[in-house]
This record gives sequence, structure tokens and C-alpha cells, in this order.
Amino acid sequence: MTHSHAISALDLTKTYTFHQQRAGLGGALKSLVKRKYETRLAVDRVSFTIDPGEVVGLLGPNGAGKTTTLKMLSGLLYKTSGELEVLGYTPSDRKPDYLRRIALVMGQKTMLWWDVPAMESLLLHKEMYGLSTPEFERNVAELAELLDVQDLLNVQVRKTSLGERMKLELMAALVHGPEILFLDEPTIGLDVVAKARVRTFLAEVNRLRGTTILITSHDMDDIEALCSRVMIIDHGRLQFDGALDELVRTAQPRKLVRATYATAVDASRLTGVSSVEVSGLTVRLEADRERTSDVLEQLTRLGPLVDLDVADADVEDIMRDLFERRGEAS
Ligand SMILES: Nc1ncnc2c1ncn2[C@@H]1O[C@H](COP(=O)(O)OP(=O)(O)OP(=O)(O)O)[C@@H](O)[C@H]1O
Repeated sequence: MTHSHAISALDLTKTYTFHQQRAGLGGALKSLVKRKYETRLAVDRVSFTIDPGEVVGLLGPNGAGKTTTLKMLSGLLYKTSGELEVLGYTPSDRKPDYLRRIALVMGQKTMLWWDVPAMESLLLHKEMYGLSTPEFERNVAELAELLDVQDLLNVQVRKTSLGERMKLELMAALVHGPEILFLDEPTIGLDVVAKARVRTFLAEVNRLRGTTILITSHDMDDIEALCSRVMIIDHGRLQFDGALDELVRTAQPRKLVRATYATAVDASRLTGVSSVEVSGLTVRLEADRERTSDVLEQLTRLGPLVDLDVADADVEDIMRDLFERRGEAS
């Protein structure tokens, strides 16, 4: 493997082996005597490379293997098999030099101490990562300004709101200037405004510092705002790796069309369309991507048009379609 990639994974695989507890007290006692082990293939021969400075979205339904992948990349979990190299290191060695160059933020976990101000945690990170005072101060100033948290650094963390805490969390993750940022659901539970702030901040960090970002999110707005490339993982397998708009094109053959007329029209005359819905003077329908121009022509002939709108389906719907179709097929 070459070192020009920030991340390179070849047939990366993780199998969890766990001990199945039997139900009830009797079951618990039996489990002690005769342990029953089960295995679960969480990540299944996944291969990809990510270049420095890329922002990549890791998508998939619940239990697909996204968190497991991020944990292997950040060295929290050993891989079961395959090859994995991040910045030239084997992540699970957890060499201090490696840990200095990466960061992992998990939306539901905190690395801040609750009972003291965030600044205390930042100072701890300064010691842990051996940052010089000028470097630390420069980073703190830059991040605090980008995140607009200057006034929060000396407030006890437990007194901050969820959105404020996520900003402080990102600050703690980035204060040592990592080259790669692993983000697991960074906007989970945040309100719309806080989500947008986090997105803008991440885009800025990528732009200003060239930080490579690998992000999982259930919020498609996060992905659309940040990632030009997405990887889709389902049942541990990598199902798609490419441009977000390519995904939209390949996975979503339909266009959503909405036409509003000045007078009532008879939509039953339309051909080659599906999911036709008429409400008042507005007609909504879906058209095959290749047939869009024909459908638009029919719509203009149908009556006096006031408004016409053609859109791709939401990426979230596309995902749903994709996984439902796969589910039916298997
Ligand atoms: N410690 C563990 N022991 C056993 N099985 C596990 C463990 N952690 C995860 N799994 C299983 O491995 C599979 C992948 O889990 P993972 O958390 O990576 O999925 P995910 O894509 O991050 O899901 P979500 O979107 O729900 O967070 C799931 O079937 C999960 O139940």
C-alpha cells in the first residue's frame, strides 16, 4: 500500500464474537456453566482508499457496520482480517504519533469533563498531545472563533446546551490539529440551527486546514452539505462508492414533477408517468428520468401552466428505496 492515500483498506473485515446470555436467572446460571458463543459479521471485506483532504460520507441503515468501520480506522477495535493503513500507520497499534494525527467524535459520547469548564479538558489535551503553548493558544483562538464559543470555554460543561456541547466537543477533538477527523453522527439530536452551524464549521475546517473527514450521519442534509463522495455500506458490505450525484442518478431513476395550472386539467390523459396526484390545480407525478422531456411536453399541452418544477427525490428517499429494493431481492 502506498502512503499517498490518507486511508487505505483492503478486504477489511470485523467479526464480533460474543457470548449469548440465556434468559432468566436459571438461564444466567446455565450461561455461566456452558457458554454459548455467537459470531456476527459486522464488516465484510470492505475495500476503499481515501485521499488527503477528501470529505467522505459513510451511509447505510442501522447496524450496517458504519460505527464498527470508524472504530477500526481510529484504532479502537482490532480488525479480524484484511489490510488497513491510515497515514501509514496500523491504527490498532494506537501509537501516540498516530493518535496525534487523528480524532474521533461520536455524537453520543463525550470527551469533555462535565463538572469543569471545557478549557480544563482542552488543557488536558494540550498535555496529552504535547502541544506547545503558542500552538495551543493559536488553535484555541482559531477554533473558538470559527465555532463562536469564546464565551463558553469557562462555563461548566454540564451547564451548556446540547448544541453548545457539540461545538465544544469538536473543539476538543480538533485542538491538537489532527489531519483526519472521524465523525460518527455529529449532529444527532441537535436542532436545525445547531446542525447548520456544525456543518458550516466542518466545511471550514476542511477548507482551511485540509482536514480529511469521514462522517456517518442519518441526516442527509449533513451529507449533501459536506460530502461530494459517499460510500454506502449495508450488511457489512460496501455497496456503492462514488459521487453523491452519481448515486442520485443511478439509484434514483425518477424525477419528481410538479405542475400548477390556471384552470382544472384532466391528468388522466398523461402517459408514461406514475404516482399521479392532483390537488386543486396542482398535479404531482413521477417520471422516468429518460422520459422527462416527453412528460414535460405533455404537461404543457394539458392546460395553461402557471408553475412547473422538476426535482430529484430526496437523498433520504433514495436510500430508503435502495435498501428496500435490496431487502426484497435478498
Ligand atoms: N460489541 C459488539 N458485539 C457484538 N455485536 C456487535 C457489537 N457492536 C456492534 N455489533 C453488531 O455489528 C453490526 C454492525 O454494527 P455497527 O454499530 O457498526 O452498525 P452501524 O452501521 O454503525 O449502525 P447504526 O447506524 O445503528 O449506528 C450490528 O449488527 C451490531 O449489532
